[in-house]
Amino acid sequence: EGTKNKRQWTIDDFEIGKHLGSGKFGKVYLAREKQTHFVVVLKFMKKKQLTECRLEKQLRREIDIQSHLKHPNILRLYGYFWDDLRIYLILEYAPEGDVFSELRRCYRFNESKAANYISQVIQGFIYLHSQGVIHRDLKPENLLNSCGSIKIADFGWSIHSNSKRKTLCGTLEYLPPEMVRNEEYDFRVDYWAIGVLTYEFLAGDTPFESLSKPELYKRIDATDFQFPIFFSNEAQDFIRRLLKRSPSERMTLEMALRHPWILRNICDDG
Ligand SMILES: O=C(O)Cn1ncc2ncnc(NCCc3cnc(NC(=O)Nc4cccc(Cl)c4)s3)c21
Repeated sequence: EGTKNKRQWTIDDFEIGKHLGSGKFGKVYLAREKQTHFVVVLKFMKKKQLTECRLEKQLRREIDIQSHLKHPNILRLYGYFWDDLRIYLILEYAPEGDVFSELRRCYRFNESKAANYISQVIQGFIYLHSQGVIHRDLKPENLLNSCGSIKIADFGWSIHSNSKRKTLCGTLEYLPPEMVRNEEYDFRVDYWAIGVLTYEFLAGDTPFESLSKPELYKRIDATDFQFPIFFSNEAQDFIRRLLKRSPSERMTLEMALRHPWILRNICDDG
């Protein structure tokens, strides 16, 4: 069908509300579109900074991919616009904010909350993979909570790039062995990342936490991790089947959705 006549938005179309977050690449504000009173999040990014760090390509890729994705567990990118100083992203608002802050506030999630969140993340990834999208840099900083619905957002290099996470290695903790070894990788890096995410939700720390990058890489490559004693056997089995060194041995997302740990914890009132 013909391209929809997407109108050119300008900053004057919006009333700017409270400041939600900020970091290296930009500031995030609550905003309301003046005509419809539709509430959105506007991310302001300085063009100069993006060009200096040669991020235009990555931002364009994100916009091209994200603006076509429509799924309850993927944060909507409604559009974007620019003026001579800045580029603006028009994003879906997730009132409960990012899951990283939520996890740090309550230190770790109980098994039913973790399974509920992981089941939603898996549904989002099944959709992403069906759209040919991989490697979304999954970590709690890139998950937002909207009234209990988990939204995967590809933050690119923005406000969450280890601006909150205290560990030395920041975002490297989610890398799978094939990426640590700089080998070819495919969508099954996301299976590994879901294993790491599940462990972090239940333990409060990542499974390969290390004091140095070389040690982290060694532990990842050797899949050297232990479970805290309070992990249920089902949770351990679920994580073990995802944290397999060889991508082809990792259980698929469809199998993960049917794993006893998920089924046992999903109360059927959704
Ligand atoms: O907790 C918070 O973050 C604040 N907060 N609270 C509620 C809430 N609801 C929605 N969104 C929020 N924040 C914006 C989330 C983003 C989504 N997508 C992005 N993409 C991006 O930044 N791309 C990008 C930037 C710079 C360079 C490059 Cl290459 C790519 S940022 C919200």
